Amino acid sequence: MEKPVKIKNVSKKYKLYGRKMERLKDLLIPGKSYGKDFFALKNVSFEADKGDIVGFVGVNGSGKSTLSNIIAGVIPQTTGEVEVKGQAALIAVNIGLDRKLTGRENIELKLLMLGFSKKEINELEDDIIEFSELGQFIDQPVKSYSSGMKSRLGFSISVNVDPDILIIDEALSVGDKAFAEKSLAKMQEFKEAGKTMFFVSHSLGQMKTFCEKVLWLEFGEVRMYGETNEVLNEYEAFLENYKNMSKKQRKKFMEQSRFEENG
Ligand SMILES: Nc1ncnc2c1ncn2[C@@H]1O[C@H](COP(=O)(O)OP(=O)(O)OP(=O)(O)O)[C@@H](O)[C@H]1O
Repeated sequence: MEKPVKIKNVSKKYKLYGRKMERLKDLLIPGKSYGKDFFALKNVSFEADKGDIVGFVGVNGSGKSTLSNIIAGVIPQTTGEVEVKGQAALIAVNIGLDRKLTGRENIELKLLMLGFSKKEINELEDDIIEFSELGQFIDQPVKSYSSGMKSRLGFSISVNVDPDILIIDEALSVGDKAFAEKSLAKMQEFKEAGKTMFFVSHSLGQMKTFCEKVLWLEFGEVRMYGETNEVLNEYEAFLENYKNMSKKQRKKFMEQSRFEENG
């Protein structure tokens, strides 16, 4: 069977400059490169089957959001191949919402961008608003929303457009318990419908109940990919060690093999 998501040797590099002059020199002096390359992701490869629910784990800064954004097509990879079959929707706090527009306007804008007709938008809008439970706040600008409310709006839009691939980046952790449960039920529905999902969360409990597979990222590289319990057992043992590291040791740990000098 065709795999809906194939990620092959994907790296994402960011240029980091120590001083202002370095950035300027890099811009102005041809043929020479200044600053350091930092690998947010390095040679990441994995595949997901139709109906897989894959959890992404890793300590802060290990590359989970970068990978989610690349799968969703929000940012491009620097090198490597990304194959995503079907429409992917990313749910992340603060992503894709225009703060100046109201909740309703955001819904309309997002649906227009996805190519829905005016008639389809009218039909979907009511379902989205009802699912979001935002009530009268739907006509207030998003900048007046709490992070939980923004997350509800983002989640409601994304699940109601019925995507083939759903990527949920920490979005459930800011909502309240009742909404999180409702969202998990919706995700269960998607799971039964055979959709592929990616789930970023620091809650290993949620991951255990929901994901069959887990991808563990460490300093931007794949440390382990496999069956949930197998990976989480190892990851939890690692976390015990990590917790006992000093700040300096953690920084050193996160930065190892991620920099490339230029110039
Ligand atoms: N635009 C950017 N410019 C420079 N570095 C970046 C940029 N975006 C991300 N990074 C770096 O890439 C690394 C991976 O970041 P990412 O947000 O993917 O990690 P994460 O695993 O999602 O972390 P968290 O658990 O804290 O959300 C981090 O070191 C981060 O500082």
